[in-house]
Amino acid sequence: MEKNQDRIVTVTAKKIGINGEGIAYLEGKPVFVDQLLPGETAEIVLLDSQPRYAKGQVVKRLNDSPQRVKPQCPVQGRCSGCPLMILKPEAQLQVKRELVQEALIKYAGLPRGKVQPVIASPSGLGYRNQCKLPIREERGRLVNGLFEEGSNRVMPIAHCLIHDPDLEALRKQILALANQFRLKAYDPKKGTGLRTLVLRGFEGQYQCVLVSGEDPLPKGFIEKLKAIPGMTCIMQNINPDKRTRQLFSNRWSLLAGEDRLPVQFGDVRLSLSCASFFQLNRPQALQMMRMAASLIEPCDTLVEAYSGVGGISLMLKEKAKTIIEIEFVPEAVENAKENARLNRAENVRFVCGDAAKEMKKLICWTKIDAVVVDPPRTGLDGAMIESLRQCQPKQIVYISCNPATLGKNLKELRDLYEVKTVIPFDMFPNTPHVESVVLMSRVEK
Ligand SMILES: C[S@@+](CC[C@H](N)C(=O)[O-])C[C@H]1O[C@@H](n2cnc3c(N)ncnc32)[C@H](O)[C@@H]1O
Repeated sequence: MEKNQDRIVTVTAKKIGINGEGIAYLEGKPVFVDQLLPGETAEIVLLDSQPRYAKGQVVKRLNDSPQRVKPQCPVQGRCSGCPLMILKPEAQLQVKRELVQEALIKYAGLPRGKVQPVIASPSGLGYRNQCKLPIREERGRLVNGLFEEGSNRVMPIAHCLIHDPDLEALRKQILALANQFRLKAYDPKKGTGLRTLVLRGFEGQYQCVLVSGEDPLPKGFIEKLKAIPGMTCIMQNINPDKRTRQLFSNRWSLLAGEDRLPVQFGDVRLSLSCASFFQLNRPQALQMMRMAASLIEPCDTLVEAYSGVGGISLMLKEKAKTIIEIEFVPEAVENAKENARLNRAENVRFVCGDAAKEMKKLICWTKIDAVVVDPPRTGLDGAMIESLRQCQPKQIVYISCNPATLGKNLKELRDLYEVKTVIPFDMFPNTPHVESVVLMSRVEK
């Protein structure tokens, strides 16, 4: 512990960091302060002082940024969900552009001007089509909510403004039923009880996954859930392992309905299983996918890696003679096959497996002209970069949800690819998250 621990100091935030916190400097060392905006000065208490950074908490804010607004949510600041809700929407877009610019300068040496202004989300609230909230017991009743800032305590959420309002109403209804049936919250020692409630819905049709321990769920409770209008599927995912950080285990049990949720995605019809990924902000994802598809030039063979249920491929099915999708969740691959049938895409092929391993095999037998990648936050691994370096498609469109891993990957491909443009999308208003679509063209030597 450093001697200035517990000391009150006065600092001014200079910018916003990747977790939405204000960053001030104290004798050259960055100090991360939640709820402090650039230009705001505050007396803070130093909570944690490490050799390379410190964390502080506002004791008294001495001025307000002109960009500050009153948050619409009463628990903003205590719940970890929406740290940017105290910023005007236009200022949020500016912050996100800077976060992308800074990461790409830092990791890839990319000029600031390559990053376009952030494309705003059609809606700032009520955009989330999925709720995924841990369940806890509080004074004998089940509650669900988000983790408190910097801890694994759950902050119960009475009403979340980010969820689609119908989904939010359903969440409360299911929680009330669970309490009526006196269900118990997950007990890590026994490996029993309800762990997480996962709901997803579009146009009045819903999928419900009850992530739980080993114990069966009462029949009466399931009957009540079945009676909720629009409930297409009730699934139990048995995930008793206290050490796991995975939301779902591979133990699924269909309790009612069918594991298929229909979704209209622009002109594309999709079907989703509970285990399949789908974008959380559908209207904004549609803008983003359309942009990604528009950047691809007509070609013979295109690979979409990390393809989920295949939405992007279906949008660009006219652009390539053959499209090969690679995805490692088997349910998502089954959905992708069905989705290709639903949308009469006869030129799409499917590979179920790790994207890097399957790409390595593909490049041995086919010439690939264009690749679309949409990896998880960890970005592309070394093996995937190696395959891209070997096959050298003319175009790569990289959809990224993490500017830091994007920057690192761009650096690894820098000698072979020129970054033509970076277009950020605000997929999650009020949070610090930002997605980017990057067009890369092979450098012709
Ligand atoms: C960010 S999502 C994108 C999905 C799809 N492009 C979409 O927009 O719906 C990433 C997808 O990659 C899949 N995935 C993650 N790691 C993978 C890997 N190593 N190999 C293949 N697929 C992977 C996930 O299951 C998920 O469907």
